[in-house]
Amino acid sequence: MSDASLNDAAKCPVHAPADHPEVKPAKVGVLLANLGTPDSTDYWPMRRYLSEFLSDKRVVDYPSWKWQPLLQLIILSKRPFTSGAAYKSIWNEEADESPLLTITKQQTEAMKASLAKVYGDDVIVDFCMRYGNPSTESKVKEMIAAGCQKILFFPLYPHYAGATSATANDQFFRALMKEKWQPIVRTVEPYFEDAAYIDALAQSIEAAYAKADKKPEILVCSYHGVPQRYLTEGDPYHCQCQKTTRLLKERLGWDDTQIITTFQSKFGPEEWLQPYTVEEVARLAEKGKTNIAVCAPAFSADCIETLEEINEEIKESFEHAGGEHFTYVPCLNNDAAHIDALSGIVQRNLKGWLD
Ligand SMILES: C=CC1=C(C)c2cc3[nH]c(cc4nc(cc5[nH]c(cc1n2)c(C)c5CCC(=O)O)C(CCC(=O)O)=C4C)c(C)c3C=C
Ligand SMILES: [Fe+2]
Ligand SMILES: [Fe+2]
Repeated sequence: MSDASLNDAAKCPVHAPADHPEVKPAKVGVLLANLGTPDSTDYWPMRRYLSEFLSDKRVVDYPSWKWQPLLQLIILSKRPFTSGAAYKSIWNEEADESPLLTITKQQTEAMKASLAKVYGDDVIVDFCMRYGNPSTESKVKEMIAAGCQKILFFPLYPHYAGATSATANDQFFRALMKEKWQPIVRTVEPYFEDAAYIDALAQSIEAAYAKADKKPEILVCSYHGVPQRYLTEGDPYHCQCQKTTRLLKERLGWDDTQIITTFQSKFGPEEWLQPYTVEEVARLAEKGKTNIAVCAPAFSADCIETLEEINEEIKESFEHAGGEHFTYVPCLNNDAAHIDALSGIVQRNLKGWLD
């Protein structure tokens, strides 16, 4: 590690008092971040998680005096039950945790192995969540205690959205506000057009098509939605999603009849980005496209929104409208090509810190 001077400073025999806190050998931290997930499917853990999530002004931007009574008194009296039942249908019973947590742990282990090959033990890799556990603050504290004088913070969202990347970064900076010795930090840019990410997506689609009994007629790229208003107020999420679909189409050598962009998970009465996946798959079936595939490029890991919403609710909407074959293309999760892409992005962002 090139930062020997930082280690030496703490050992200075002239200035260091006898009770000087121990300073560990300097390391670089790579902190992966995802959204977060409930600790269990019961009412109170579900309510705690949803309350933290839906009270975040980056997610729902209504004034608190208007939103909090509606959220606390109406929405959170019912939604923990309905969402809890949805989580139950996909829960990882063996580990007693949600799939998002299981997959994030697997990705972290794979990233540790990949980065250790390049940097040895100069780098510490871990993950945190924006909402719930393990919290961003606890992981920042752990990294600092382990000697990380520099931290690269990586929100695992390919596309920037205020509701995801920005709020993850906000929480990271909030955690840093509490530190006496604040580490040097960098945040990773969105990677919606990264060639290795696009290639990993394309490979996963080719593999799903090769496995399907009958080749799907069209691929629906279903992205998590946000209110339409966020786009007109300056959030680039919509444009980044459109670009991922275009790059994917070009990489696959397809035309516009073979791939489309839709948005899912609408919440509340406002208009969200359109077309809505749940309606579009029904329209496709009604127009005679009875064999379709759906992928979810905005999610780095399978979760409630893919395993339950796409592969149960959206599939049902398609079949109800006359659809026959529905292929869900899983998220990239801990596919080797995905880990290589993420590792490449980290290595680019560590330049100048570790070479
Ligand atoms: C209410 C507004 C919401 C906005 C805006 C929103 C944006 C957004 N979310 C993701 C990724 C994920 N969302 C997940 C769950 C989830 N999302 C919302 C609401 C909004 N999301 C809710 C209420 C929930 C909880 C589940 C439910 O009750 O429906 C998840 C999955 C978490 C898990 O544990 O599996 C992810 C991931 C993105 C990418 C995004 C905007 C770009
Ligand atoms: Fe969401
Ligand atoms: Fe756009």
